[in-house]
Amino acid sequence: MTLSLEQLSRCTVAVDLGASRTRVYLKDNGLIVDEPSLAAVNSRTGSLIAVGSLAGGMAGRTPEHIKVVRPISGGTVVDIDMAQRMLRFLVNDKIRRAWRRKPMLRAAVCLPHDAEPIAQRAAVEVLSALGSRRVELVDTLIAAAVGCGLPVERPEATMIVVCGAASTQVAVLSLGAIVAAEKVAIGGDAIDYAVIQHLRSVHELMLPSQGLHPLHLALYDPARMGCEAEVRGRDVATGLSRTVLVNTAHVREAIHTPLTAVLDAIGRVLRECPPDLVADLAERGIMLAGGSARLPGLDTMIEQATGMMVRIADNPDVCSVLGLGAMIEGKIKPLHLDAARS
Ligand SMILES: Nc1ncnc2c1ncn2[C@@H]1O[C@H](COP(=O)(O)OP(=O)(O)OP(=O)(O)O)[C@@H](O)[C@H]1O
Repeated sequence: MTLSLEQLSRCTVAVDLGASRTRVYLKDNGLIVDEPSLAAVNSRTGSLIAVGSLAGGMAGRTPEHIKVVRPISGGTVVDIDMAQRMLRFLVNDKIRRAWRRKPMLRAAVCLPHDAEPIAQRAAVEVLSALGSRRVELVDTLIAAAVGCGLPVERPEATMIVVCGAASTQVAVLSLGAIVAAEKVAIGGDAIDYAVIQHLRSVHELMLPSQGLHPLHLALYDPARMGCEAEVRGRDVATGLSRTVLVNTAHVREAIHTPLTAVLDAIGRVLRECPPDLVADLAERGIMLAGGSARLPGLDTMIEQATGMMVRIADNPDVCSVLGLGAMIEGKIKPLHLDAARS
């Protein structure tokens, strides 16, 4: 992966191909796409019917021959052809116009920390479909840290935790580079899965595919801590619609196991870090980014486990693409270190 600010400033477009959402930043225009990474396809003809939120609205409601698919899984493109078609559909003429003005379009894409070469190649191929002749790959952790406004280029330690849908990535950065990092395959999806399993085993209730969002709001609303939330779903045995009262404290217990894996990853990164940097971190605290950073109580849980101050970024879900955007706009200046004189 590259982190040449000069090369990045020549890019026209910055892309974050997330497991849950696809985001595109166009130079001089800002964020032009922020849509679910979903495509609805007619399996008889192979034609694309809808992408993004339109496809999301169809999930669980389609006839047999229409499938809603996720071309990106775990932060990696798993279906290159479908991801290319989805991205082309999402950006449509907004980028094509820019490309006509600047045919040697360069793109920057952020990839999960330690992405395999095959995942890097897949991302490059997807971006090539937009007409990019050259693709710069940037570690999500660095892009997110820049997007949160952390002073990554300074010789001071900063710690970022990016809680996405498929994974959580943790890093300590200093002088524009990663000093120690960890990635665990636990994110918002695993937390949702724990909630679904809890409802299924304790209440014998199956949730509709789009039933989790209102459930998030009801269950994690701090004003309703320790209360009961009404949840409607389908009875596992009879198949009939049923409403149950769910104790929010029990649901919080159910999501404790996936969250423990996140706390362990933070602990491992801190242990790997040189003591001087840990002292910096004790002063500066931990920055939380990614959509799952919005999970109420996650910041307090990390604070209690580490004894360090935890802050949630202003727009946690779009930090990575906005950080990449700031880099292609040339807003991040490299630190010039004077050569030591003998
Ligand atoms: N208010 C909220 N409360 C709880 N979880 C939330 C909230 N808003 C978003 N999420 C979760 O955030 C996740 C999406 O985060 P994000 O947009 O960072 O994912 P992504 O970048 O597509 O994923 P990844 O980084 O794993 O590729 C989803 O799992 C979603 O359920």
